[in-house]
Amino acid sequence: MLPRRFSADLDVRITDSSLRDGSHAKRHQFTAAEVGAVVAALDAAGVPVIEVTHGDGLGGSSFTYGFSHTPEQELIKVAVATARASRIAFLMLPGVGVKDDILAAADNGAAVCRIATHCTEADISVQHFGLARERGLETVGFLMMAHSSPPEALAKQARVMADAGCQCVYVVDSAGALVLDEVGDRVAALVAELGDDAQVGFHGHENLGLGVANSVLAARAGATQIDGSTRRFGAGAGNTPVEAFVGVCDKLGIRTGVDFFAIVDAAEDVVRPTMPDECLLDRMALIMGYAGVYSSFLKHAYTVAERYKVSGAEILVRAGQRRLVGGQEDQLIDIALELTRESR
Ligand SMILES: C[C@H](O)CC(=O)C(=O)O
Ligand SMILES: [Mn+2]
Repeated sequence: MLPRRFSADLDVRITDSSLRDGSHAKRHQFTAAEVGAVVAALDAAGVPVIEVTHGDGLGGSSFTYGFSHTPEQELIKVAVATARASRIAFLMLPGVGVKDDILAAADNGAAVCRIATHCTEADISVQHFGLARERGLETVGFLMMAHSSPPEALAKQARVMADAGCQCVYVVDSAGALVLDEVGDRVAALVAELGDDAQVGFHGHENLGLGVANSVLAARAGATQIDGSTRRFGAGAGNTPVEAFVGVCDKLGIRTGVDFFAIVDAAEDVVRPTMPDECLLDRMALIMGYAGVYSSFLKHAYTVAERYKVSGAEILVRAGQRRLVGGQEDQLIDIALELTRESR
């Protein structure tokens, strides 16, 4: 079991996801040199955990999600070899990746295994948590699209993960759709359910501009692990910006252990040059937050809209109405065909 808090001088532990959620924004084209540079800068700034994987997790490199420039296990090796103090994490979605992918990541030196399921499907993660714990990995569970489940239902799913060996269950706001107390209520429900059995975490997106505020409310409700991405480098409008969150935490007296000035420099001088574009709070991203659409759909929606000459914004609105979940990227094509038929 992990302690409820990490140490006497840390209130929340930050995991930086720019080298995993940022992979969506970069269409999975990270090079080994970029990963080495970013890990070195984040490690030097005191970021305790750095996540490195294809955007859709181990095994994500495919026609469905987009092929990686460099195999993710190579990127994990580079990250492990570069980090002095940071622990290297990886993500896997059962069915996209398989158990052998977890073993390979462990052999390559990764320390934290994060298993993600849709927020009503925690039971498909049971064997993966078991394997990860047997292998001596720290475990984290992601309940994705958490806006679509009420707090009590989410807490029951968190219990399934914790009983399977998950040491920290995250409320994952994949769509950036949760607003303030909706985060606090969900985190509080998980804290009440899990007690000392597991920690609770929060993973935010910026689609309604609330990443930092939502993360502070999560911490106040008892979350002890918080995700972000330096320079917001992530899916949709990006993730909670680590550097802003660290600055706000400093002012609120929430201890993260990350050096504010060092992470600000890393954001500007090291992470920004690896980004194809800034992650923007533009029309498409705002609609994702408003309509409750999985942030990873953004680039797919652009591609489909361009190919079928239909409105990307309309695709996203309908994706929200259909309550699509991760893995249903191909339904964006179905929506585009529906829009084409309607316009005839
Ligand atoms: C596979 C997804 O990109 C996981 C994630 O970061 C989210 O749901 O948000
Ligand atoms: Mn995310």
